[in-house]
Amino acid sequence: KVADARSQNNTSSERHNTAFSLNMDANIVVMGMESVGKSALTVRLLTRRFIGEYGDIESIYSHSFIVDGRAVTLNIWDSHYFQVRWADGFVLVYSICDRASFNTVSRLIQTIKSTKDCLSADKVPIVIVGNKRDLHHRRTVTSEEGRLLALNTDCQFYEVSAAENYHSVLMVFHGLVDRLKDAKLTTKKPLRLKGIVKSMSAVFARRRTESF
Ligand SMILES: Nc1nc2c(ncn2[C@@H]2O[C@H](COP(=O)(O)OP(=O)(O)OP(=O)(O)O)[C@@H](O)[C@H]2O)c(=O)[nH]1
Repeated sequence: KVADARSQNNTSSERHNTAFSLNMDANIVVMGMESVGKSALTVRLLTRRFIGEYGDIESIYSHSFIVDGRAVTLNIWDSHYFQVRWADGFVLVYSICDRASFNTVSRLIQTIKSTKDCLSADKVPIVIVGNKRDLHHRRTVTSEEGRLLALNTDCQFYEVSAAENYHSVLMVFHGLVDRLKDAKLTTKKPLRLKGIVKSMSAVFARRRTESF
């Protein structure tokens, strides 16, 4: 899934990026098994909307906001693929209705920690997200299991519903920013991915076209 909120308003976004460059600029990867809601979470953060179906395009978004008075720019890659070296922080998503997706998150944590510099492995900013909380009647992974995994791996944990709630999704990314603060990310890294970046509006345009 490819999209980039920056290209919706390049001029203002570039101005923002420059203004924010002395604050925090971090690369974030949203990873997890198929259909757990990675795009739903990302689009919810960016647009406050849940659009239901998200297609199958690789996605990179750039999003700026203020956390505790600090300007933060997150380059967010919603990805099927393993983007460990590019990333400063990780949002690992599973569905509370899908145990295999929970096991995948557990394995991803081990792989990320072993791939990142071993000196800082314990401090890699990782947030675990149990999504689809609204489907609690179909739950197969308990909240306690999520919390325990986070405790054992020194990660943060949230249960959310991208379908129902913007605020809890916002908390996920704020939680990650808290973790990133320790990493002192003040230097802006170039994305070098312009070739695959498209406008966020393309996601909605495609949906409109499909509905005719
Ligand atoms: N009920 C419910 N459905 C959700 C939620 N989040 C996502 N979905 C649905 O789950 C399906 C998959 O969502 P996506 O956001 O495309 O999942 P993804 O992880 O990006 O999927 P891939 O791109 O295939 O890896 C869609 O039908 C969404 O509408 C949620 O919080 N609750």
